[in-house]
Amino acid sequence: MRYTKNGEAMTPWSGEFTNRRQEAAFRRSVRDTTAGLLRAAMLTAALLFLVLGVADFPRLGPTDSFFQLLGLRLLAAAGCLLTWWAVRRNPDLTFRFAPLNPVIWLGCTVLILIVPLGPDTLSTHAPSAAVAVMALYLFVPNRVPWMVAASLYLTLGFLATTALWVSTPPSVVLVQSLVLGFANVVGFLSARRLARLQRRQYASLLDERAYCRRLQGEIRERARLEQRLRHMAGTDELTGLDNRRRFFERAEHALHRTQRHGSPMTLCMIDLDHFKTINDRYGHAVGDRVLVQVAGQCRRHIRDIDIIGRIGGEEFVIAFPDTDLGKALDINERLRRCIEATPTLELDVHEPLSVTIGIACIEPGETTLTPALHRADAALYRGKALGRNRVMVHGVEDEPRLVVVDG
Ligand SMILES: Nc1nc2c(ncn2[C@@H]2O[C@H](COP(=O)(O)OP(=O)(O)OP(=O)(O)O)[C@@H](O)[C@H]2O)c(=O)[nH]1
Repeated sequence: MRYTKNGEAMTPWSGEFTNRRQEAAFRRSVRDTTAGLLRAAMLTAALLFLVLGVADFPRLGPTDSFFQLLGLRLLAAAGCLLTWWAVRRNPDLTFRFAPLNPVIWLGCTVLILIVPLGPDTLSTHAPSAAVAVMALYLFVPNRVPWMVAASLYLTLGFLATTALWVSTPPSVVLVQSLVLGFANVVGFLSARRLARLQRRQYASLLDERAYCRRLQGEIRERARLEQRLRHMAGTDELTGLDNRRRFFERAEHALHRTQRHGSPMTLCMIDLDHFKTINDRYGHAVGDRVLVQVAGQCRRHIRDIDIIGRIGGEEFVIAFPDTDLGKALDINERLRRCIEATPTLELDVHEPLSVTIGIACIEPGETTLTPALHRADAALYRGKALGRNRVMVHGVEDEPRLVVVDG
């Protein structure tokens, strides 16, 4: 048993795949090329039969033998043309038994019958038969087993009719047998080698395709991992919000965009009140869950274009593009009330959660977030100093419309 590089088994004598499905897949892949070669072979054979039919005339004249031979040759040529036409219409016939095999057997019969009809030309018929044998193997592609049968039929038929109808010396029969036998061996070995080579190439192609698919899968997987890593690198593990680095990246991008459009942008800092006490009294795990709850509440109060990040232990920051101080104050006040009003299951009912928020807008000409963040921070700490649980706007702390004290 022979094997291709990727382990497909091939029949030793014909070079075809032993696996029927594999062989069928191979044939499908070479169907059109093989059909093209077969059509060319059929057209050439038809032309040869016709030309040889005309060539008989100077030798035989208008005799019965000539017309019988001409009739046989026309029949064979018609068979070849019919096959050419059928394969052209339906390339799937390339690998079917009919019409090709019956036509080839008809052609072989015509070549055999030439012997009794024109015994005086035996010396030219023998080499012609040898050429026909080689042509069967070499010009009818991918049908090695059937071509072995057809070539043996032609060889044995030719030798048998020669022995029966023509008085040939044994030495000449021996030479003819050797020539025809040699043509069979050479033709068969060449056809088999070709068949094996094509299947090996096909198996390598499949192998490479599988390798490419694996490679593409790996590339996709790596891209997915890279994206996940990039996401993780910019995400706060506890709350799922942007971390400091990602927040600054996205917020500065938004700042440049709003400045290009001449729109206002506001920043706010949110800090949980007495969070240390919560941690100390209920434990760090409860503190973590409180942080997650507040992060969720913040997220629910902002728009898709707003950017929120956790930039310190219990400190969140939100950037509001296209938003002035008044609008930002409204949003943050709603958020503060919501946090205050939402009971936290794990905390004592007498211990409501609250936040203090500092707000500042980005002043014209500022190209980074840092000055506004400092201002928001200052407002926040002023809020802490004033008793916490309030929203403070930087620069207008004493303005009653904007300053919210104790809800
Ligand atoms: N559970 C938990 N606690 C954290 C985390 N990061 C920081 N902290 C805690 O947050 C607390 C912050 O305490 P402080 O800065 O004193 O602030 P505070 O107690 O909220 O007081 P005020 O801000 O003045 O109201 C500290 O106890 C930190 O250990 C965290 O990821 N999880």
